[in-house]
This record gives sequence, C-alpha cells and structure tokens, in this order.
Amino acid sequence: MAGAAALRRSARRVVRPGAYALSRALQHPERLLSSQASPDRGGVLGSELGLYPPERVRNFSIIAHVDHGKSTLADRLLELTGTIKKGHGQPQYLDKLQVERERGITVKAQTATMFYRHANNQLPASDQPDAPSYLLNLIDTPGHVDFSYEVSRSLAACQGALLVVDAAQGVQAQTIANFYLAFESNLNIIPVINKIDQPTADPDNVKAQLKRLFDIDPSEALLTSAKTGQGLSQVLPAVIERIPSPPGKCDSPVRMLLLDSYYDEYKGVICHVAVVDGALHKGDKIASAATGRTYEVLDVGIMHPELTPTGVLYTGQVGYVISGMRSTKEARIGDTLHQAKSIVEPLPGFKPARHMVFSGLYPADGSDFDALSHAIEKLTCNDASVSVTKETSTALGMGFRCGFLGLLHMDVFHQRLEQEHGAQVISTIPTVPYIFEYGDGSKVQVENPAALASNPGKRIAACWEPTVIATIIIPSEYVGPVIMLCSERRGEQQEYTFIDAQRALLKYRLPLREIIVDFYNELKSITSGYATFDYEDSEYQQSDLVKMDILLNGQPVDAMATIVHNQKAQRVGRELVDKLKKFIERQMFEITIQAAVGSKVIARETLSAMRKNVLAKCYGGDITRKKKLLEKQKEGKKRMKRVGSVDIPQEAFHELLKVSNSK
Ligand SMILES: Nc1nc2c(ncn2[C@@H]2O[C@H](COP(=O)(O)OP(=O)(O)OP(=O)(O)O)[C@@H](O)[C@H]2O)c(=O)[nH]1
Repeated sequence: MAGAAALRRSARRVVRPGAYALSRALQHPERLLSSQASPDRGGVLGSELGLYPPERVRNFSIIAHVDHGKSTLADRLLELTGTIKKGHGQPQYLDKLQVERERGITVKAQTATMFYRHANNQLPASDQPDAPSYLLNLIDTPGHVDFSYEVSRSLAACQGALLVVDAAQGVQAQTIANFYLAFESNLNIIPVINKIDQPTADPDNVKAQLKRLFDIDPSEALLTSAKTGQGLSQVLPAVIERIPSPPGKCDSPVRMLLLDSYYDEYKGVICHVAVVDGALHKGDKIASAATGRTYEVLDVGIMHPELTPTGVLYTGQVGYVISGMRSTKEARIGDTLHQAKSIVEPLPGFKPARHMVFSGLYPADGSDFDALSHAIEKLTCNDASVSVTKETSTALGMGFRCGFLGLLHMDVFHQRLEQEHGAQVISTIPTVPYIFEYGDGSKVQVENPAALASNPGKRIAACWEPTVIATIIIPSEYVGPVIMLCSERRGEQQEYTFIDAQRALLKYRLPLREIIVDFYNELKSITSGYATFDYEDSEYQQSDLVKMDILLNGQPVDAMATIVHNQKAQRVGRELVDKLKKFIERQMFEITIQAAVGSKVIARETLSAMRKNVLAKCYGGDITRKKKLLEKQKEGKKRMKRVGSVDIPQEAFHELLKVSNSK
C-alpha cells in the first residue's frame, strides 16, 4: 500500500473537483475546441444530434490491465477526432482528478463523445465528400481491482470494448478479469495490442496468449502504439465495423440508464445517462424508477469532452442531465430514469458495490468533527460507492465508519478528503466484514472490532470471514516463492496452469483479511515486480478468529482493537506492541503497552518515564527560547490523541495500520 505518510505529503493542494475542470478550461480556452471548430461535426446543436440515429452511434469502452495504455489511447482517439487539440499539454485528458494525475491511475470512469467521419481508407478523401459521420461515445475505465465496480458500470452502456494489452507484458491478471466482465456483458471485443514501439514488444506471443486464453482469432488483433501513433488509424474504423449500434426504440417514451452522478458546486447534481429508448429534451418531466420522484430536465447535453449543452439526447446516445436533484443520494447509480407518468419496465441495474474494507475515520483534532462530516458528505456526493455511518470511540471521539471497495479505494478517499477538502484525518486499522455467531444462535456482521465488546454476556459460538479468489500471473521461476506466500496467508490453491512457455497462472482462495494490505507489495517484491494480481470476492468461510485488544496502562484503546486469526495472534500482538513503543513518546510517567486476547495478555512492553520535562532545558533566564519550546510543544500536542492519560501521536495509528495487516 502507498503509505499514509506519503499520501499526506502529497496532499497539500486544496482543489474542488468541479471547479478544477472549469478553472483549467478558463485558463486554457484554446485547448477546448469551440463546437463550431470541430472538423467532423459542424456544431453540436440539438438538431444535429438528431442526425445520428442509433445506426450511426457506437458506444464502447477501453478495458485493460493497469498501465497498459488505456488513457493514452483514449487521448489519441480524442485528438484524432478533433475533440481535443493535439498536444493539449495535459497527459491523459480523461484522468481529471488530481489524485489520478498524481498516481497515474484512473479512478473514475469518464465519458467523451466524439464525431468521426468514416471514410474508406482505400480511396482519396476528395472522392468521398459524403462519407458518413458517426457519433462515438468513449468510456475510459479504471484498471485497478478496487475499481472493477466502475468498469462493470461503464460496460452496461456499451456494446463493445477495446481490450488493450501491452505488447511486451502480454496478458496480465486484470486483462483476464476485465475480459470476463466484458464477455459476460455480451460485448463485442476488439483486441488491441499496444506499445508495439517498445524494443521488447512481442505481438505474436500476445496473439498466441489471446487465442489460448480467450479463443480470440489472431487476425482480429489491432497493433498500435498510442505513443508514436502507429496503427491508430485502424482503431475507429474497427469500432464502427465490428461493434453493433445500440439497440433501442426511437419512438417509445424516453427510458435511460443512470450510469454515474456527481455534485458540482455551480450546477448541482449532474447525472451521466445512456438513453436506451426515446428522446430526452430540455424541459421534459422525468421520473426515477427507484424513488418515484419526478424532476424537470433543466439542462441536457454531451461530454465533448467538457459538458456541452445540446438541449436533447436521442436513442442510443450517452450524455448528461441536470434535473434539480439536490443530492447524489437521489441519483442512484443503476437506476432507470424515464418519462414521468409513463409506465416503463426498469432496466436491469448493476450489482450493488460490495464493501470489502472498513475503517474508522476521525478528525485529527477532535473539535473538527463538523468539518470532517461536511467533507465526507461532499466527497461521497462524488463517490457513492463509499458507505458511511457515524460511530463514537472512547479514544478518538466522534467519527465515521466507512466501507470501501478495497484498500486503494480507501487510500484514494483519504487522500481526496485531505487534498480536495482540507480535512485532517486519523484512520483506524482497516478491517473486513466478519460474521460472528453467538451461543444463542444470533448472528452479527462486525465491521468494527470494538463493537464485539458490546455483547460481553454472549459467548461466541462460531465466526466466518470473507474470502476472495485471487488470480496471479508470474514468470515461472517465481512459482515457488508465490506458493509459499499464499500458504503463509492461509491460501488454498485452486488452479496452476501455464499461459505460455514462460508464465504461470495461479488461482488461490485467500481470506480477504490476508490480502487487504501489503499482500500485493510483498507479492511484487518476491517476484521482482513481475507478478500481477487480481481478485474477485467469493464466499465466507468458517475461521478461528479472536479479537485482540491493545491496552495502555491497563485501559483498552477501542480504536486499536483488531480481529486476527488465532494462530497469528501472538505474532501480530508482539509487532503491534513493539511498534507502539517506538511511536509513543516517553511521558512524565511509566506506560505499559499490552496486547491481549480476552483476559490473556500475549505481549507487553514498558515505556519508562521521562526524566526531564522540556522546560527543564531552559536555564531560567532565556524567555524567548522558553516561548519557542512551549510553542513547539503545543504544535506537537495538536497531532496527539489523548487516551486516558497517554498522548498518542497520529503516526502511531498509521503505523499500526500497516503492521496488523501485514502478518
Ligand atoms: N512506449 C509506449 N508507452 C506507452 C504507450 N501507451 C502508453 N504508454 C505509457 O504507458 C504508461 C501507462 O499509460 P496509461 O495510458 O496511463 O495507462 P492506463 O492503462 O490508462 O493506466 P490506468 O489509468 O492506471 O489504468 C504511461 O507512461 C504512457 O505514457 C505506447 O504505445 N508505447
């Protein structure tokens, strides 16, 4: 995991996401083409959108393993169609969030509409003045495992996908996961072997892998370099020829799928929609199938790539709608929006996001609860996949328990809270949702280990933990160490095959808890960075789990409680106690630090008392020095949490977070 400290270091600038795109556009208006300037479209007036019946529309996604070049390819296609200017100066135009630019990953799927004249490449352009023009909706998707929820959402609006594979790295774990997501959604898949400019590129080997793993005919693969532009001219013709147009009834009442929503400070809730049937006009009355509420369409348009009003969207088109919704809670992702007062069958929604990791978020300074609450509310407006409930900790005061799709998702949320909303946050040890059964047969889902203590009278009869099926692809010489790592993490082998002469594919069932932090880092380090990894959630399995408490001077610190496997309790307890000893500064009195399971102490350390206090260093007279020291001491105190009589620095919580998950 990228350390929380590194995140904090990079979390300095405060940016509002909505304002970000706007301010960038205002600073560099030349980067955005005016609607009249686009060579292929001649304006985006509503009447012109009407020139694109479903047969002239193609909705497609780009899917790939992380870093195989999706966003770069998306940029090149936007340039090729004149949607953005060449060399617009921003790497990856569609990666708009600051965190995406800093980390070079795509977190939120973005959509862009392009207009493209499909001329016959064999004939000179002057011979085909009437070559038909097409409206293409490109949906860029994130590649990281945590965001596969975004991928499946994007795919619901598409009829096809470009499956991008790095010509040197070949098929990787997420290529497989994304291929199956697209395949299960019945999409037409166009394989694109990218980065053919690299000296180690071996497109023939990649073609053989695609044939072997997915039964893709090698002749179907396009060979491209998004960097040099080689082969790019074949991509959009292939999209038009191989991807079907969206199905839908033009003369039915409007029915559309709500793909995404976010809150913009100036415009309110903006919904991304795919119009399945009928047409949507500004001024129309629409209703939500989920809530029954009705709204008036205040603005409607396309993402070109910025919001461009058109006043209308027709069957098969993808765009945005602003309808006076007050909060994104009203805009449920996967909902069907339809013409008000008409009876329509809701479209199949999406599988709801499953929260894999939970963590408590508390204000670093207890008095900032309202500020944190406000920041979380704003951010969840743009990231509806986070669940939030209030909770109170004796150690940390009032805060929130948040559910995330994975660790990276948690990190990114944390970073955005600090970066975009200026919040200072302490997060507790992440945990997975366990199920505990008590002696009386009642079952509870435990998302906060501290909550287990609230049933002291009840005997725990059984516990279950969530598992995942992990796919790991590695060069064959690393199979031994990876098998060892997986068995240390309580994994159970499901499959062991070779995808070509050099590389093996391993499938393991692993407890989710064992992989949530540091598994990927360790996997990378024992395979010199060659392993790729993906997972899908699987069923719960019965397990021997115990709750471990951390006690400071005999007082349990609820925010540090954790649930561990019984066999690992001793080792984790020892590490936690050692780490805490390093991070808690010596104070005026002795501090005992203990890890305990039930009433049994399994690890203990003592921090001896400080001999001198800070002012003892001033020899009476030097008043400015004395003031400086007091100031410094005050600064330090701000980042402390007082638990009983012990001050715990914020770092201690972050450090614990690493230890308790790495073992
Ligand atoms: N040599 C070479 N490098 C490329 C090519 N396409 C992309 N890259 C580089 O590969 C890296 C990853 O590219 P991205 O477009 O960010 O990859 P991505 O798949 O969108 O990654 P995520 O958004 O994190 O999922 C960047 O450094 C690109 O400059 C290519 O055709 N050739």
